[in-house]
Amino acid sequence: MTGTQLVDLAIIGSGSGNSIPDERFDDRTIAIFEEGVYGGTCLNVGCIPTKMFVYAAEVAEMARHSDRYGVHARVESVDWPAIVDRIFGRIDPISAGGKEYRVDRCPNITVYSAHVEFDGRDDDGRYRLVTPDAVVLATEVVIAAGSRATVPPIIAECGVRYHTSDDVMRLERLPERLIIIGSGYVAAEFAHVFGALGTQVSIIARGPALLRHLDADIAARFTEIAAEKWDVHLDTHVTGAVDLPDGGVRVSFEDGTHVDGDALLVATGRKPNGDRLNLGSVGVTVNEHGRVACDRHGRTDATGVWALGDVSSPYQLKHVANHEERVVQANLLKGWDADDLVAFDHRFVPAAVFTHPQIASVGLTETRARDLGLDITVKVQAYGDVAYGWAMEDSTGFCKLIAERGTGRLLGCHIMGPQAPTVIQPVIQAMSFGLNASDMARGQYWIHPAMPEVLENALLGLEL
Ligand SMILES: Cc1cc2nc3c(=O)[nH]c(=O)nc-3n(C[C@H](O)[C@H](O)[C@H](O)COP(=O)(O)OP(=O)(O)OC[C@H]3O[C@@H](n4cnc5c(N)ncnc54)[C@H](O)[C@@H]3O)c2cc1C
Ligand SMILES: NC(=O)c1ccc[n+]([C@@H]2O[C@H](COP(=O)([O-])OP(=O)(O)OC[C@H]3O[C@@H](n4cnc5c(N)ncnc54)[C@H](O)[C@@H]3O)[C@@H](O)[C@H]2O)c1
Repeated sequence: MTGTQLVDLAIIGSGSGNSIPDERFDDRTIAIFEEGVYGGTCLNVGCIPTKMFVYAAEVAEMARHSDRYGVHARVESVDWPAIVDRIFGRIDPISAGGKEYRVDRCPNITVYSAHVEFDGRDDDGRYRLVTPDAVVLATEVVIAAGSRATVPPIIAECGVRYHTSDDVMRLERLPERLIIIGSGYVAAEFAHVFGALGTQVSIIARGPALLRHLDADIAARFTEIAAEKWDVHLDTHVTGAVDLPDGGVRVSFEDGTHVDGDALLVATGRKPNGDRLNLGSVGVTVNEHGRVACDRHGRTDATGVWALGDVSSPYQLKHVANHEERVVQANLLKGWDADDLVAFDHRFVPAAVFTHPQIASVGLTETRARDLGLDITVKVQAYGDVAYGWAMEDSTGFCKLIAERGTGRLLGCHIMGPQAPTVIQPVIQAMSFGLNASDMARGQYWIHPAMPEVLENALLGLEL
């Protein structure tokens, strides 16, 4: 669409932002701007495809280790193009269908498939939003522009061929050797995916452990396990990278050594997209972390401009972006100045790393709880000490619970082991609804001999 359009509401970003307009918004004219693939990060290049790859990796991992159960299975071969086709053959039509729905079946909505930026306000106070072909004047705006992968200048500027999570899932061939720079979520998940499918993985961490943002016991155990199967370089600083004549890539380190691979994945964090919106022209501020500043209702400094998700949130997680979208959606319906606005609930935000073993956490780490001066009790319960852990021959998994001594208030839970993101859910529920450790342990049945018994035993083991 070209020319100038007047709308009640403009939404920048078709990830979580796309969920805002439902039938309650049918009487409002709406513009949705999307410069990339419709549906945003989670659907197209994030949570959903990665977990579909992770599942294939789990199947391979299970077959490879089946001997321990007396079942002699083998991974004969991995058909990478078939895996890619299965995943994107499912996802791409969902993205296309989502866009088609908005374009063809929502008469009050116009989709602009272009980059948009603010360009001040008009004389009536409406926000001017400009794309290369169109100008939209909006009474209210939701900034749901997400974040993008960052690449350190040493790699971005050296001319080497590299991948990010945006394109590594669409490689034509499974690389024999993959170098990953970074040691956070993306690095741990792709190391698992590629490693389990047969790639030799080198992982380059600038710090002394992988997944350092997690509880120290989890990070330490995970780093040990990782070093047994991947080529792990800790405390290692990259000084450069070059393409090799054989089509490979070489990454060099400060100590004069290097590692060679067939492909390079850069997984060094994501940056909020607020810096590409000319926010200064409308008085929306960005905080010291580069996030669009907003209050707990999602209101930015500019009246009528709201923000949600990765662009403004302290958490770059889809369940948080979805929650914030529901809050902003409710508040849009109530009105900017309503005295009953809904607030974001960031009290107990859980997270999971779908690597191997799986990891999940909620609440405080032990270090943080001690730093806060809380009187805590900690119980570490091994998966291998409960019946389902025996069944699985698990020897590395554990559940670590942190509670307040005296009250039994649950402060944190950190689990590494099979189905950790599922096993942890009752703790998220207990913390969210204020259930203490003793009531949680004995106020309900725990199915025997199911995996959550690891949690039950951890609760019972706390010295309250
Ligand atoms: C590899 C990977 C795996 C992940 N796995 C998980 C997981 O398992 N669980 C989990 O909870 N989270 C996961 N995440 C994080 C999750 O994907 C994000 O937190 C979530 O998608 C953010 O949603 P959003 O709506 O804020 O932004 P997005 O979904 O990124 O949507 C923002 C959209 O805005 C568009 N846009 C930006 N600027 C402009 C502009 N100026 N003009 C027009 N359009 C614009 C972008 O193209 C984008 O489509 C993962 C992320 C990655 C990268
Ligand atoms: N399962 C999930 O929920 C999931 C999965 C993938 C991604 N995500 C989200 O996406 C975000 C981005 O993931 P990510 O792994 O890219 O980021 P991250 O913040 O988890 O990890 C970044 C890693 O890069 C390292 N690093 C940063 N700058 C570097 C530099 N200049 N040189 C070398 N190393 C450097 C950091 O030390 C860290 O190890 C995460 O914060 C997470 O919220 C979530």
